Amino acid sequence: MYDLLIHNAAVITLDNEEMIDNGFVLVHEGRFIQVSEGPPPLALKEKAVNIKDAKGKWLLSGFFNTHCHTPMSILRGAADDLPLDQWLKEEVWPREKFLDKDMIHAGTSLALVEMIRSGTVGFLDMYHLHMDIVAEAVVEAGLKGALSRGMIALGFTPQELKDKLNEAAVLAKGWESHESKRLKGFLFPHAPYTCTPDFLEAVADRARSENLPLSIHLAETKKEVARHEKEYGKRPVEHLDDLGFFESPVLAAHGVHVNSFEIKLLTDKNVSVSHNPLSNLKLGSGVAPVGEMMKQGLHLSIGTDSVVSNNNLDMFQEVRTAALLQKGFFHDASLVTAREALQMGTIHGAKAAGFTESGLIKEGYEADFILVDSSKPHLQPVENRVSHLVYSASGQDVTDVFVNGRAVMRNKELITLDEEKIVYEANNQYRRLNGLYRN
Ligand SMILES: CSC[C@H]1O[C@@H](n2cnc3c(O)ncnc32)[C@H](O)[C@@H]1O
Ligand SMILES: [Zn+2]
Repeated sequence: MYDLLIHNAAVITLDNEEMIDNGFVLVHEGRFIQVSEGPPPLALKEKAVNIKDAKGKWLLSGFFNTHCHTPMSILRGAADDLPLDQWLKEEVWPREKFLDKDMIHAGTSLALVEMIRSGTVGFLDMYHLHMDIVAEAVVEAGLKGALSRGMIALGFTPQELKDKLNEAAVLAKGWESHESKRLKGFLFPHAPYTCTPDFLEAVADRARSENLPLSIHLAETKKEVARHEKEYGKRPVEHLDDLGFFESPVLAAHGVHVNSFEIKLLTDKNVSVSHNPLSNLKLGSGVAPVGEMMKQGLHLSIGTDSVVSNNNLDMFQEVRTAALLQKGFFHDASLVTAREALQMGTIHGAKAAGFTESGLIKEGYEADFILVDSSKPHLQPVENRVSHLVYSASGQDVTDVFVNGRAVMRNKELITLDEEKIVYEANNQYRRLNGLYRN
């Protein structure tokens, strides 16, 4: 017997030019075991425990969001129209001081509902508070999470920093071996401007000895790079390289202010970059040189950052912005094609977040995929599917989401989470937080 058969779907494979106009996928024990054209043979149908007719639907890989902070969804709309340093120091950090377990749970759950509804199957998440609660929520939601307890080093004693790093490493290793097999662990020092060189070196050493990947906010604003040059006499990329940071697999978030030399260095060191275009636009940080990164062969994926700088987690919008922004900013419409943008949001994202057996609709790969309703007027004429997915579709067009072959949303109905309760609780906890913050 087989777990699941989905037939009558237009399958968008993305790893090559192939497109299956009418095809089926057969899933067993969490993986695709067949991806084929045409109606499935009767013998196969008889052996499938669950059968879904996907007539009028597009089947493609779900999104992997490679940079976010899910608990911050509790703060949506709390800090708009400010540059990064003011945003952090005057609005975000003062509120984060009051976040407790219930608020973290409420914010994370809200984020997970939003992610599922808009077709995200996995993500890389970092926060400095209660990441154990985030992990539990991810497991309950049925999604995939590459998780990290974020670390800021300023204002802590050497012993406190040792303990922080130890805690972060123990958590990360625990997630790596979690029974769900849907969690990964990262070490994530917040940024070169909030972590001392000694601490960054200690984190890099620990990553190497524990075989853990790293992530970090890198070269997000011009001001940050200038301040770094003044303080250390070098730019942040070179600084991290000198500290041995790139000796482990690294996913750098943002990479807005990097020059050609730095792009080459990052490429040579196999660093991948999470491009977060909407957050960069909203905070006025700038536009990452994605066209040049692609030309040099740097591995790129796409992230939303938190909803406080976005203000949503819809990867359709993020992928579209990634494709449009380069064209407009660099006056070159050939930069970042629709296919390349969609690949960054799916296949490349899965790899960057460490889910190396996901991201493709292919036999042997983990069955992490979505169905999109292709009958909507804004998706007609129906033929140019990749173009429509990038330039016309939105998260609201997603009808079904599967992770390891298990439905987490079916015909727009959430299976794993209680949306009504989560929305109620998010508002409730936001009011509590506001009460504490204002007093
Ligand atoms: C110490 S982990 C979490 C820490 O990061 C802050 N944060 C969220 N988004 C960004 C960003 O784009 N750049 C820098 N820092 C960011 C978040 O508020 C937490 O304090
Ligand atoms: Zn961030």
